Amino acid sequence: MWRRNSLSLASKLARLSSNPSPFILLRTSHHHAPLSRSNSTNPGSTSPADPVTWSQSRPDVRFIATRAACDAAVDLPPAAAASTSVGKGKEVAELVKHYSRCYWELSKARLSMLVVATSGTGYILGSGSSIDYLGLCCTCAGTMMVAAAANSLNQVFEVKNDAMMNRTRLRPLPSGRITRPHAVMWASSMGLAGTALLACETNMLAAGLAASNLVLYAFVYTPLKQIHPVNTWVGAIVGAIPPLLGWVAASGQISLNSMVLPAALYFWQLPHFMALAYLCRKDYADGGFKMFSLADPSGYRTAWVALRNCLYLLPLGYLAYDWGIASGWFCMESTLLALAISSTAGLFLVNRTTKNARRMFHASLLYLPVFMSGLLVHRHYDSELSLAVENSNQLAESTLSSSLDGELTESSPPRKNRRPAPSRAPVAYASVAPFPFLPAPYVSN
Ligand SMILES: CC(C)=CCC/C(C)=C/CC/C(C)=C/COP(=O)(O)OP(=O)(O)O
Repeated sequence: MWRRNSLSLASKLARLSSNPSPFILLRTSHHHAPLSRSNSTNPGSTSPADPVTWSQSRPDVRFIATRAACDAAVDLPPAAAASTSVGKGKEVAELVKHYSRCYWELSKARLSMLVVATSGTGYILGSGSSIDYLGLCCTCAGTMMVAAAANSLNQVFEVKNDAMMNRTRLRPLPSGRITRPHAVMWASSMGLAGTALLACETNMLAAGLAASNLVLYAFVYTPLKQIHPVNTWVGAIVGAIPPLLGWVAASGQISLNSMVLPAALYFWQLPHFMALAYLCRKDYADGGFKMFSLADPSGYRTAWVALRNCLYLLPLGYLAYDWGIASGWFCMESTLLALAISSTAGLFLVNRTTKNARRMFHASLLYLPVFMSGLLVHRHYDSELSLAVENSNQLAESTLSSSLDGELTESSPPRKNRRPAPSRAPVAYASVAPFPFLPAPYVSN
């Protein structure tokens, strides 16, 4: 289908350049006869209503296609102009459709949207009592752009490998629908714009995390796929960073409780990718990738890695509860969820069939959205604690500004640095209380 579309598009483009219509042509000849309807009345010239013949009958004139120049250069009969502009409009629409589709696929848009969902969830969890919705939108948009850039670069580096795999051979680069320089331009502009958006609208730490993650994915993980099976563990770090990025964008800091969602993402990816690499063994071998499952013909070690990492998911619900992120309900739900995915991994370990690998893969697909929704629904916010933190922040700020000279008091800190601190375990507050230079639960005046 895409082949037919791209062929028809290619032939249209070829027609445009080899038989340029004078209605969109700019004259570049050294014979500077004015290009207007009066030319068509010259002997030997046909009417501009038959533009191709007309242009071919003028060997002294050379044209290049320039849409903007045509309207100024040629004064058309209204009917011909209308039908031509409809045709050109269709061509432009087709071009836009073609490249939008290429960008969508280069960006692995569905995967990028999942990445955005994890980053958005991280942002909400790191926001404390009040969510800054503009900040949330900027974080999601910035993450989407940087993830799109990372995914595009990944494809730029894997054109040959992707061409050899069934799953990926129809991607825009191996199928020739877009050129490598074009894809690099798309990736660079998305990467720069996304990082700049995060830097301007959230904070430098979040922007730095996004940029480093792009580098880790495109320049470390991607080549590693062809070198060593450890790539899956490096890829798991890449997947774990976006929720941390979201948390940092909201709170400006990395704390212990910011690690719960990234840890879930990290451990979750191992059963997910082990199942995928087991099910697509032949494809990965054809593509020249060194996946863990390829060096494990029995599948025993692959299944064991998957099970081990499912079991690591078990304590996360309790940690989320204990560290003040979510309620006891979430602790229970998360534990049940981890038990469910562990049971599919256990089944695969005992009986290593394609059916059981697929079951584990489907369970992994369910796990993440349910875990994240549970975290959001049972998000725990201790309002008394938050009030204490906000009050102490304000008091600390006013004490600081009254004791320092005008320079500090005049310049108010940027919006992004004034968000309330996220909920933290009470012990964290107790430990900072004796130090007057840190926000404390109480300040004596
Ligand atoms: C903010 C930011 C930069 C986020 C990036 C997040 C991101 C791209 C996560 C993907 C993680 C991952 C290991 C995907 C598999 O890639 P693969 O190369 O194995 O997939 P493929 O075989 O389909 O190409």
